[in-house]
Amino acid sequence: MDLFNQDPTANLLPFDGIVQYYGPVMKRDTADHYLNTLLQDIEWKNDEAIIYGKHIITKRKVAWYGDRAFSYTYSNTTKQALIWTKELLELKQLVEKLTGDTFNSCLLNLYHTGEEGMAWHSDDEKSLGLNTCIASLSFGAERKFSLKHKTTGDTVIQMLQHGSLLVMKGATQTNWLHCLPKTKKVLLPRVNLTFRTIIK
Ligand SMILES: O=C(O)CCC(=O)C(=O)O
Ligand SMILES: [Fe+2]
Repeated sequence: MDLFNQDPTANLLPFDGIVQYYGPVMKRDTADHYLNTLLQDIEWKNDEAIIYGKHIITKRKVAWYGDRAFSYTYSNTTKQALIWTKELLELKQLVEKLTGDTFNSCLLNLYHTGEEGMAWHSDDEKSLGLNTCIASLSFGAERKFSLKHKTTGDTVIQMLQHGSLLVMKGATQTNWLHCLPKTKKVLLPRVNLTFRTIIK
């Protein structure tokens, strides 16, 4: 496989933000190893949210890790971060080296099959600060990632490969929504890690 063949500086967005797709950033064997250890060692829990006043428990599983036990609020529920595992620290180091940014927390998502996805949203919570950089590592089943401009409706689509890195920064969260569409075609699990910086 030809690693690092993608131009990571190319911007996928036409305006109002920066999204960079690096493609796979590790060997396939290494990505397989991380997928397996993440599936086993992470404390996966069903996500809870309060949407339009209704208490929802998602099929998708989540976990949150960081430098310390940050509390973090989104979708009207508050979570507390666990302290980094060895593998998460290794992956944090890798994305910090590649992006030149630093991160103090990571939100993990486990999509068991294509029947699970994530609805349109922006990662614009107050605790993340304005126009913060988010680095997203993907493992397992290849899935489609979509971005949509909040006012023009422009759409950008990127397939996220096993062991790949995607970066969202600049004004992306202010101006664009993103989602992971559901699909009947994918029967295998995917794990996604979004490295973030919590301020406060
Ligand atoms: O699974 C993905 O690629 C997207 C995850 C995401 O948008 C998030 O955790 O905020
Ligand atoms: Fe997101």
